[in-house]
Amino acid sequence: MALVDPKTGHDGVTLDLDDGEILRLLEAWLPSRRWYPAKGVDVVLSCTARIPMPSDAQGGRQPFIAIVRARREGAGGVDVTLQVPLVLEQEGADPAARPAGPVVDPSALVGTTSAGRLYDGAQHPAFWSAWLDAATWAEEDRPARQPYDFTGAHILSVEQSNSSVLLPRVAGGTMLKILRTLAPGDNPDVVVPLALTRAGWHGVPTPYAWHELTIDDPEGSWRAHAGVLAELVPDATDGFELACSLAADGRPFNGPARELGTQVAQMHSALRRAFVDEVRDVDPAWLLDALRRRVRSASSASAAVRERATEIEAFLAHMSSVTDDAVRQGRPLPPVQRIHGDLHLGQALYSPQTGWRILDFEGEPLRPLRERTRPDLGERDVTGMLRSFDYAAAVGHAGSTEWARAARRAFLEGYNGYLTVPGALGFGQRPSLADRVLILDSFELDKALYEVVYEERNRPDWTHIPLAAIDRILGR
Ligand SMILES: Nc1ncnc2c1ncn2[C@@H]1O[C@H](COP(=O)(O)OP(=O)(O)O)[C@@H](O)[C@H]1O
Ligand SMILES: O=P(O)(O)O[C@H]1O[C@H](CO)[C@@H](O[C@H]2O[C@H](CO)[C@@H](O)[C@H](O)[C@H]2O)[C@H](O)[C@H]1O
Repeated sequence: MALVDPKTGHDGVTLDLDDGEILRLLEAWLPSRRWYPAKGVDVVLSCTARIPMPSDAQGGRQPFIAIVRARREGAGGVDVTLQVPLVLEQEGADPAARPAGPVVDPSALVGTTSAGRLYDGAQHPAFWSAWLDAATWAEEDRPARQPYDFTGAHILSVEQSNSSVLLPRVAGGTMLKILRTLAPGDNPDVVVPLALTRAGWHGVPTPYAWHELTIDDPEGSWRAHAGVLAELVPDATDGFELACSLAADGRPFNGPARELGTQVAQMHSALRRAFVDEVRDVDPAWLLDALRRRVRSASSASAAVRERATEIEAFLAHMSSVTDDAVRQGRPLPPVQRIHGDLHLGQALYSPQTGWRILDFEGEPLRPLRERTRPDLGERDVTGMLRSFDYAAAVGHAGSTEWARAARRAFLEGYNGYLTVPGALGFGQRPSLADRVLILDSFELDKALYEVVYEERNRPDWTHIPLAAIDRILGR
């Protein structure tokens, strides 16, 4: 396969490597990646497309993207399309012709092929450099062309569903996020922060550039956002780390939780302005349908959820009768709107200079992309954050249930306090207190069901954390 540089149109390096050889290496390598979404599932992998990246001045290093489909049919089936950036270093690659920055870490080696060594592109300067060349830039932020300065650059080793690369010397300090699961169309992680900053809300890191792919595979030709480069939040601490360390020291998280509550309310207000066409009234029965769908998918994936089927059914029946009452008595739900969709403490960064910044608008990575951007109640995000206080108390060994309860109260005070600022939000009518408690409970159950499946696949030792919440909500 001869690769053609998409930017310059001239012939690139010939990649004398067939898909079978790449796949054999990926089959062994992918399941050990933190971001691989089909861990523990016996899937069939296929390489559906290969996309060349600009390869000027890489001295025998050819960056490209393998599009890999992971499929398994039937109950608990999986069908995901993954972005796997790779770099093929041919024998005799010129050591001098590489961007300034780190030497490629040996852990980045995916394997050795007949055409040379194959590296994880997310950990390779030749891919970073190609990405920056291929990206679309928002304004005139584009840094000088190659060679880029990759001093201090490295991939983050945090628990995450995508891959993030810290580039301290690119465009004044940036974070490159390589999206791992691709779906046709716009990705909310690109378009939402762009819309928010354009609407004048700066509670997100400013996006500078993004990368879009056109994929020609057996399904046809489709386009997808594949990555985004954003401003680096200075001296940032992840909200989850901060909360866990305070819990471990027996110190409260109430002050930061209150400020975070206010920031989340402001985010909802800005999302409403930025996506005003999505604000609409919904039938309250929709709430129940959404929870039933979650119960079905979590039950099919998890035996622990199936064990609690009787109590879950009783909760659904109770919810159904309260919803009927609300409808009969004319107590409507507030309108739905664009929300974050997977808000938790790990999506909030605290910086002494800038306060809280909110990240990662991709929604829940285990759901199909088209479902993740569905308008919803702001309470969905509120509950996501409440779940996180539970996690932080468990992981930080807070020692008492009061730590999480106090953090929850403070967060809600911050959130609700902002809702009362006259005219600040245009949030319209909020649910009555009793309805709100029910909404929060049912959303918390919904989220904890999601978490059980997520933990069983990714961190089985932590499954007890959401299970305890489910049991609390069900009164088990
Ligand atoms: N702009 C940024 N500035 C500083 N750190 C960031 C930035 N963006 C992401 N991070 C760090 O990277 C982590 C993962 O980013 P995130 O967007 O949540 O990825 P994922 O979707 O894979 O979870 C965050 O928890 C944070 O620690
Ligand atoms: O950040 P991601 O989009 O990758 O979100 C996924 O991974 C999260 C874990 O990093 C997971 O969050 C769960 O664990 C957190 C602690 O690590 C906790 O604070 C959250 O409350 C809990 O939901 C998230 O659910 C998943 O979608």
